Amino acid sequence: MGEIPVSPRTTRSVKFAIDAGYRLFDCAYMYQNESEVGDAIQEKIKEGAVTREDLFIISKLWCTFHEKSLVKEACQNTLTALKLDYLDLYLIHWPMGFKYATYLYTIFCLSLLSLQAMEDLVEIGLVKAIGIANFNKNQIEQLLSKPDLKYKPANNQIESHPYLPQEELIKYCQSKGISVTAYCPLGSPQWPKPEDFSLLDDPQIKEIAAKHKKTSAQVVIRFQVQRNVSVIPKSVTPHHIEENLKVFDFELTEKEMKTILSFKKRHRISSITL
Ligand SMILES: NC(=O)C1=CN([C@@H]2O[C@H](COP(=O)(O)OP(=O)(O)OC[C@H]3O[C@@H](n4cnc5c(N)ncnc54)[C@H](OP(=O)(O)O)[C@@H]3O)[C@@H](O)[C@H]2O)C=CC1
Ligand SMILES: O=C1CO[C@H](CO)[C@@H](O)[C@@H]1O
Repeated sequence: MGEIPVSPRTTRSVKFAIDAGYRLFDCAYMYQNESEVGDAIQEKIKEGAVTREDLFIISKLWCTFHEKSLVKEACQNTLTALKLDYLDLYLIHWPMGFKYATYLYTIFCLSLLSLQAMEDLVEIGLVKAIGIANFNKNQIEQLLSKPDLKYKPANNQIESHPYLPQEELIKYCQSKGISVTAYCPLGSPQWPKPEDFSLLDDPQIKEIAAKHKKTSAQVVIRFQVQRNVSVIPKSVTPHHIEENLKVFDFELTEKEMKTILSFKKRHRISSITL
């Protein structure tokens, strides 16, 4: 099977993924496709393939909506686009807020303005849990030490793959009871990178994959699963969607995990978490 055609591609990919067994979908206002994701979810619920409760839907508050007064409407707009009445997890997409509607006044400083308004979303039932994305240790510490904190973030979504293992930050989050999700887990092959940064072509990953009769993608996904990190590979290609879910029938050895954690290459694709 080739790539799904572009126009209704998001809807068709999500429908295909639900049929293949995926239950968690990572969305964001910033991705500008929540309406298409919502169409797919609605169709599958109507069809009886899944119930709302079977699904775990994540979305994210974009940086232009950090102001307390904007948070509820931003969440409601996302819910309308997704055609849902609640989110399972709503993340602050980045730690810094942008001043609305102008690049000139982008504010690059830690913004915790939205936190209380996010907590209110839990109280009124629009979201089941709140979390963060792209927060580093220092930023999390500031957040956790807020005297009026009502809900600890449930999850920190950060860039992580074998060229950016984030061991320290993951251990820190887990020690505070904050689960971690790895984004760009395949090294985001669609983005231009230096020549020797093709994670899926890494000879050591390929060697491990061959031993298990698996693909490089399956090895780097399994690597996260085995260290209790949830993982959100993106795909619109049916055979990739199926392949990426087949990671529960093999186990990487301790030595293989160590090898993957010992790569000297470092590459940050999206995040600026330090
Ligand atoms: N919180 C944040 O700030 C961020 C969150 N994210 C989230 O993380 C998700 C994943 O990150 P993303 O940047 O897309 O990077 P990924 O590492 O998931 O890579 C996606 C790319 O890998 C290809 N691919 C998928 N499966 C395979 C496979 N089995 N073999 C070979 N290639 C494959 C896809 O192509 P194809 O579609 O053709 O399969 C696509 O080009 C995003 O969709 C988003 O939800 C991402 C960036 C930042
Ligand atoms: O979620 C996201 C998707 O990708 C973008 C480009 O890398 C990121 O900036 C953003 O955080």
